[in-house]
Amino acid sequence: MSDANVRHGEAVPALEIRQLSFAYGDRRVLDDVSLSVEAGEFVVLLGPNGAGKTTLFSLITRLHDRRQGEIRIGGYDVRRQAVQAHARIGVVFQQPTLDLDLSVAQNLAYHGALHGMGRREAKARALAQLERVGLDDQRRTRVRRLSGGQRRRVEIARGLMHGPRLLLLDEPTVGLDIASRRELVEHAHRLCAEEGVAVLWATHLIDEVRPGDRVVVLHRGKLLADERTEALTARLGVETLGEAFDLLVGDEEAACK
Ligand SMILES: Nc1ncnc2c1ncn2[C@@H]1O[C@H](COP(=O)(O)OP(=O)(O)OP(=O)(O)O)[C@@H](O)[C@H]1O
Repeated sequence: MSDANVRHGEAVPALEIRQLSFAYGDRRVLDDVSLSVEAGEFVVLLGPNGAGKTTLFSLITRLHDRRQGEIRIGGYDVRRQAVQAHARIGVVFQQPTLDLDLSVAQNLAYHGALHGMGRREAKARALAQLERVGLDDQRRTRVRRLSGGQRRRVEIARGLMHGPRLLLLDEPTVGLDIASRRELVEHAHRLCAEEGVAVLWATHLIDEVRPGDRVVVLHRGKLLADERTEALTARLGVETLGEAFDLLVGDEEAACK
């Protein structure tokens, strides 16, 4: 299969967004957003509620269209080369999307079928991914019987079954306890380091950002920062990421005082 991962001898970013703007009706919610995620890179998309994170993901996955700008996945344009682009994306949505009454294996088999895999191939790929998240012994368990953290891990396994190079996670830790949240963050970092999967992790929770992470701050549809945590705090002259975040997104509130 020809692949766009290498372009003119150079590695192509897993995700490239250029000058993306979008409005619901006349309400603009993304304003000239440009962002690139390299292969195997972990990037936190940090923004308060309503910043535009879910909308950005909806445009990458083409749940929404009608926008200005360009989006490429592994070099493929999501509009003009939609099939190639979408074969390279895995998504874990904010709202869980597993069928609770089916077993783990059945949920994954369904995903395999949607991606055109034969039963045997789907089974092998599902098993490999379930082993990766430590849930291969639960494959016959009904999803309803799993904990919230286990369900999220099943969704990650499902999202990776078709071998995407970019995994989008939209506030994946909602409703999880602290230990499960930490475990999920660790798991996502391992995916990048060990499998070369690029991860874009959307959250409004500062404690999900680890030292050294690249943080992209989105607020009211605009990118306000895109740098490593240490560079961001140094640039703003503050000690912690929390203070940096308050400075960046709390400006209107501060101005109101
Ligand atoms: N279908 C829609 N129609 C109109 N406005 C919408 C629609 N979906 C979202 N919005 C608005 O667009 C803005 C961005 O919402 P979005 O859900 O993308 O933000 P978010 O950063 O994902 O927030 P959250 O963390 O709460 O999920 C918000 O002001 C929201 O009210």
